[in-house]
Amino acid sequence: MPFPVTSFLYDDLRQRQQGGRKSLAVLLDPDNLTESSLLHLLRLSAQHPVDYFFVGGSLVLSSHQAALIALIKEHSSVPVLLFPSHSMHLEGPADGILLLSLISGRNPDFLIGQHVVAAPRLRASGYELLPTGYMLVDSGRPTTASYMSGTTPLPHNKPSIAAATALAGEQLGLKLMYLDGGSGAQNPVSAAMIRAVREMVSAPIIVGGGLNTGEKIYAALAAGADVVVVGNHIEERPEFLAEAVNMVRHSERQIARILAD
Ligand SMILES: CC(C)=CCC/C(C)=C/CC/C(C)=C/CC/C(C)=C/COP(=O)(O)OP(=O)(O)O
Ligand SMILES: O=P(O)(O)OC[C@@H](O)CO
Ligand SMILES: [Mg+2]
Repeated sequence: MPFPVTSFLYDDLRQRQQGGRKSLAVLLDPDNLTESSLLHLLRLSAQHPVDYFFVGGSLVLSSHQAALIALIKEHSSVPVLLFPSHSMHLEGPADGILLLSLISGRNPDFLIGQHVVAAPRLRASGYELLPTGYMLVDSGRPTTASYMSGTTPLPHNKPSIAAATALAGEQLGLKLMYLDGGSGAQNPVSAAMIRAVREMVSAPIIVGGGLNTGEKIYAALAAGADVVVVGNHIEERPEFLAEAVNMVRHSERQIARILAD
């Protein structure tokens, strides 16, 4: 028997979006974390509450993903979403999974192939499934995600192509859109592209890749992102977590003020 299907995480995201709330997701890569670095981040996030933990990486060679998620669950009530790059990475007591379909690419394995392999295990997992249109955007240099998926990212300066891609994804039933410059992106996704996607679809928009300053986080949120994702920069400088949380809360207030004027 499959577990009952719930939509708690998705409904909450929608409510946050409708209420003008913005969210910060911290991306945790199991290959770059130890138990003690994770505990340090969890202590920081108890002082500066983040909204989501995403867990994923391009290889996940280490075998402790499940143990790390269990550790998060022991110390925090922040929802944990798997952000898998492969159907082999479905491990641990997460709350949900970004079920990515790589709609910026034309590689059938990442559009539907991995999903076929994963489907029976996903049904038995109890994870809330969040079907997500995943769009890789050119960020100035090759990224792990475009290389590993064997796909060409969307051109950085073509917002209309990104918007049409997102619209097609929404028409196919995808519930979230994720614009990703890729891990450690040189240039984050442009405000113009985020705006174009925002105008085209009603789905919550996640933006990540190269968000390594408060200004870049603000720009993404002001352009229409609902969730910003920070990975590398918090891995390198865990204290950036506090600045990122403060910036998300500040942006939320600023954007609400601008919209009210
Ligand atoms: C259906 C299932 C369960 C899996 C398929 C998932 C799909 C379609 C993934 C899309 C393509 C892809 C390779 C996405 C990468 C997502 C990810 C975990 C990125 C984070 O890794 P990075 O941080 O970019 O790379 P490094 O770990 O090398 O830094
Ligand atoms: O590691 P960074 O550059 O913050 O990117 C996060 C995420 O969007 C990558 O898939
Ligand atoms: Mg990584």
